[in-house]
Amino acid sequence: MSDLLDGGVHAAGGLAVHGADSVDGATATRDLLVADKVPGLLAAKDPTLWGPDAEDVAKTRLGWLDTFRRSRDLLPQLAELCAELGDLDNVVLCGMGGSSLAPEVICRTMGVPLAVLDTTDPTQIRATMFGGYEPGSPPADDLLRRTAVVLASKSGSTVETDSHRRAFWQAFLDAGLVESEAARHFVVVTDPGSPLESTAREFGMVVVPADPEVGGRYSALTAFGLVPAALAGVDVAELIGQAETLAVTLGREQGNPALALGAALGAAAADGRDKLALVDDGSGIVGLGDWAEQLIAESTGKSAVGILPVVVETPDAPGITGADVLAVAVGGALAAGAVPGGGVAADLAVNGPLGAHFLAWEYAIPVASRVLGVEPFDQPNVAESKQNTTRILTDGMPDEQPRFVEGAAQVFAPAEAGDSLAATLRWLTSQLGDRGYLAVMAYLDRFGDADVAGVRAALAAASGRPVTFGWGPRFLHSTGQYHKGGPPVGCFLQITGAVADDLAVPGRPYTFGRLIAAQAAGDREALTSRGRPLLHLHLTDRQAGVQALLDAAAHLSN
Ligand SMILES: O=P(O)(O)OC[C@H]1O[C@](O)(CO)[C@@H](O)[C@@H]1O
Repeated sequence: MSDLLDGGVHAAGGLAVHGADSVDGATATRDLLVADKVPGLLAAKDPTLWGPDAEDVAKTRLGWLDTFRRSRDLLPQLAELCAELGDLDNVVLCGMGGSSLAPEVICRTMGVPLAVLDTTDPTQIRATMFGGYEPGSPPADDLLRRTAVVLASKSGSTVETDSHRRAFWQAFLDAGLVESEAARHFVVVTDPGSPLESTAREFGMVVVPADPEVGGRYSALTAFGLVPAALAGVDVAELIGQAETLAVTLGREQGNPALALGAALGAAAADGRDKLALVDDGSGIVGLGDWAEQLIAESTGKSAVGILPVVVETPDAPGITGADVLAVAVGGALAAGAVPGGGVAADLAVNGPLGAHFLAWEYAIPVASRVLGVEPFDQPNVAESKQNTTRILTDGMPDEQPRFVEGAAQVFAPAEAGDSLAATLRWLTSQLGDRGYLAVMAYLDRFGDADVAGVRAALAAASGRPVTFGWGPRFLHSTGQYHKGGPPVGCFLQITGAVADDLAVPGRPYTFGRLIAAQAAGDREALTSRGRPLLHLHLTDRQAGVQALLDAAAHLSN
């Protein structure tokens, strides 16, 4: 790792990027970008920057450069909406990937409660709809009567969000609300003309139109980020102002920190440091890595190249170092005289208010994509797992038998993987090689089964390689693109769990339990068809299975 304080600081518009000049090749890359006039062209929304094949998509995907200005027009409508729905103090956001990750960071950072539903796990859905995480939580009907549901989907056709709409609608009716009363509990954010827009209008729900010129993962400062955050109680005008302050720097050749960030990320990845460890530095922004992860993975992970985002828990967590890893600390409020990165020996540190961070990363990633020669605005490999899921829901689950059962874990693995849980984990990590990564994909309840996330650090410590952790199906809309489209060096640990109390998807011939199982099976198929090593654990008792997995992973290093 380099010394951040020696690596120069690029600061302007409220944002500071430390360490960029110490990254090999970063300065030369920036000079080249400037020689090609990229900052000015990008600020002017030139769609030719990523080559002729990308031009058509880019033409309709550069609105994020100034969408926050148009977002100001939303503020009066948001104020009205907040007043009208003032009695609904439990805000639930249903949306996947770019339709929910930004508002989650905003609300976590501001310390404002927002329940995010981006899963098909029946246990988690029940708990979000009817309460149940907090001991002594109010009875279901009472909670529902205080609930505002934001349905957010750009395409308006995402199966998870459509299923949430169906389940909530039914729950409101079951709680005794008539249809017009139930409709009042929904606010829909979607592109004009989407199928969700027509359904919402038919049901009498409020619709806030999204900006059609902004893709999901670039939509933090559009209605997708702002509507749920405002309803939850955040002063969103402040975020817009922070982006606006940075925006004046984006066309500049000098004094442009977002350009320095993009050039450093692109140069590092082109030079083989293509795993990007992201860590909160503890200075005020909470969970930015979870949002940036989707932006980075879906934008760059295709055509067998890309940058793998590795979100790590703490600055000293395992997996933040390595010859192919670039570590970036992100924070919000660097005090005068404080060490950038919060005292972490990161390679880069990015510091500034949240609105500036959103815009800076949205700018830096297309810049890095140009350096890597990839198109930043599509996600060509996401559809494959979705198609597999649809087929499995119609044709039935694949016939797979566990190789063996150990306690609460059914183990599905190739014969050479061994015959104990510990042996199969050892086999999986032995497949990694010196450029590989391990992706843990847990199709479980991210609150109820939260402990399982601890396996990331344990496996990173044991393998000495980058290990990512994603909740299924949420990650399918994020790192899932990179897994299938990025460099084919991933090894995969898929974890599924028994469903104790399934939940119907109203109007569909399947339950949430079947849907999540089909999503996991569909992605398994997509990964194994590429010949990548995959270990599947099905936990017949979630708590016992998670504990056994954590124990086995912890002992791997011994
Ligand atoms: O907003 P939508 O259309 O529901 O899509 C949700 C997410 O799914 C993806 O389209 C693909 O997985 C993401 O890019 C997007 O953010």
